Amino acid sequence: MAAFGERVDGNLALMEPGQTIEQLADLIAADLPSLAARLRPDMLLVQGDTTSAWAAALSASRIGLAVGHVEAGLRSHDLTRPFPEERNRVEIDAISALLFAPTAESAANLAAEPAIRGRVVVTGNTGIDALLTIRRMINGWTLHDNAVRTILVTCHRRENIGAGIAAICAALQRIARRPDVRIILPMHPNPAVHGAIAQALGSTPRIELHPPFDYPTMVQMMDGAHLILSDSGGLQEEAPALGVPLLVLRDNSERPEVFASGNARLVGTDADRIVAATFELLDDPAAHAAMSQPAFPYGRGDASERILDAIEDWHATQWPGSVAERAISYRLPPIQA
Ligand SMILES: CC(=O)N[C@H]1[C@@H](OP(=O)(O)OP(=O)(O)OC[C@H]2O[C@@H](n3ccc(=O)[nH]c3=O)[C@H](O)[C@@H]2O)O[C@H](CO)[C@@H](O)[C@@H]1O
Repeated sequence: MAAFGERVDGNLALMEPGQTIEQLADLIAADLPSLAARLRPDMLLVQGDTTSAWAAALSASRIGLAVGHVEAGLRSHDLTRPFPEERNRVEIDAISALLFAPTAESAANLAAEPAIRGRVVVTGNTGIDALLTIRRMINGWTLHDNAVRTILVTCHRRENIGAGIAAICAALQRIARRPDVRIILPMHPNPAVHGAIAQALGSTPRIELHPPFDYPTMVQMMDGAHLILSDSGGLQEEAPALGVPLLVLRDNSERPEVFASGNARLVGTDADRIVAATFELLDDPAAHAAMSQPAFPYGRGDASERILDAIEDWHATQWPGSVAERAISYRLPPIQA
């Protein structure tokens, strides 16, 4: 938020150490109706596939508040992977009045689901707006070095906790034996993730473990990397836009566009497969070049404008009147946390 010059009007401060997703969902369900009664918004906007987005959307729909979903229609078509994200996406979309699909493919997923009742608009994704904005701000900084190639790694999917993370760490240890690589790994705050990674890789030469990077630093790290290994959602959109090859440490993906554009390959969590794919991209310049053409399946940075236009259109159909009259409802008082 700080990088964009934004401030939070109110932080509900619902996250607690050791909390289960059910406990978080209960807290949101308890707080949202009174917040909505105080602010009287016309719509609740939720982004992505988190449990907080799901619980807030469900709670809003129970009290008759319209829901708009940014990043609608992403589907891995497997409710168990990623979990609980895929289930959250399906359920948020089913109760949304406005669905902002990043791509034509995500809109097609929604068209195939009988439960979808809202209006679907293809907008691109706001993550790319953020990425390109920050990259413009930080231009000039680079990690590129011909002798030592930087590999950026992120890894935190719930279904990879345990055997998956252990295999990924084993692969990273083998990759780090090469003197021509430097591995940078910002660790997710989930203790089950950073505990396992720190224990496996804590004192490995050429592997640098970090606390999470702030977003501008993360953009610099992605932009300067020779290669990215990741099981993340957002990085699957960001790496192609930056033209950095991505090996996806998962068995499936809700973002097929990045494989069609040739920017990413699905390698799963098998250590041999991860090492082989990484070595190929380190040793074969043609293979690396083939995955390095920037691609923009999630838009070129104007998703937020398209979303705003769609909300204005939707609002006009709900409450006909002049733009000035309608604008009044957008000027909400700050949240008293
Ligand atoms: C379960 C969950 O949370 N899912 C959301 C999460 O995906 P996911 O959990 O996969 O999160 P990512 O790993 O993609 O990270 C989210 C964002 O944080 C940035 N980053 C990551 C590591 C770091 O140290 N510093 C940093 O700034 C990434 O570049 C990205 O922009 O974010 C995606 C991008 O908004 C959303 O589509 C998903 O709804």
